[in-house]
Amino acid sequence: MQLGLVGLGRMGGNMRERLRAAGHEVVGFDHNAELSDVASLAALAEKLESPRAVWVMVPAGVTDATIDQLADVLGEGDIIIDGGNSRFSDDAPRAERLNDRGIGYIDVGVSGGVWGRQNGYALMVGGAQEHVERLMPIFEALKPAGEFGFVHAGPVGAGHYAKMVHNGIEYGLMHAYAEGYELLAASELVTNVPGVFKSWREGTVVRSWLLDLLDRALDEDPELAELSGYTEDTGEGRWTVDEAVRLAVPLNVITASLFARFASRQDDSPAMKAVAALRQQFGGHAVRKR
Ligand SMILES: O=C(O)[C@H](O)[C@@H](O)[C@H](O)[C@H](O)COP(=O)(O)O
Repeated sequence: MQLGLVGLGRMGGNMRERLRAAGHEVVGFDHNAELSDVASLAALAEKLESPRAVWVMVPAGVTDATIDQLADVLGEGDIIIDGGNSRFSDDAPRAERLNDRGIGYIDVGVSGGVWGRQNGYALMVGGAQEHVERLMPIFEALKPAGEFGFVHAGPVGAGHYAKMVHNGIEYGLMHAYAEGYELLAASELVTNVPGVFKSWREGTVVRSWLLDLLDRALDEDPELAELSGYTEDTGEGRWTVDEAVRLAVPLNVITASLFARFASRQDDSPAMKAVAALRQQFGGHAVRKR
């Protein structure tokens, strides 16, 4: 089928390739003219037959502006799909705005990163049944080949909600492997830390794709000597914790792994300075000066 695709960066560009390889006709637009198939959103809309479907794959900060511009060149019966990492709470207002113009809306949490082109993208979909059914050929082409990797999770917003929780879990899993790595590296007994991770890839209870990727990273740099521990986040973990607070759900591991990222950005910890100062105040304990 035909699909418009807006945003042809690392994710969108690879998705275009996977869809084309499956026989779909993709018209892509990107502000980078070298990547783009057409010169503007209006040209993209013109190239597609009605009813049109246009997938938006842009960074979270510019999604609303992109969708609003797109809505100006689309019409009654068309569908917009947001496959970016949007906050789930943005979805319902968007769907309402588009619904006023007769345009349908689907939110999709997409997982798989730069490996998705070859392995397929796991898709977590939110939206009305009739809209989701129309897009099924596209979802079929993007998803992994096996039995799993696709869910229609619920109404508008449910796809991004599922992806948010997925990413919260991702934070926690990564952090557990990371803490294990640090302890093994600190130990006086284990002399082959990368070898331990490699051995765990088969047969163990903790084997997983993230473990495979950590093994890959350790193959490249066994002591991670080239890296700083400074770790960014793009919002999903914070939204997961926000939801946990709203619903009073105890998210101990995920919250700790989010906070560990914040700590990774500090040269020194103001909180620990206060602890050291207090120990000195009440107990006369020694402090280290800078
Ligand atoms: O499932 C995935 O493919 C990843 O989760 C992907 O979506 C992205 O790499 C994260 O959004 C990074 O999230 P942070 O920047 O918050 O770590």
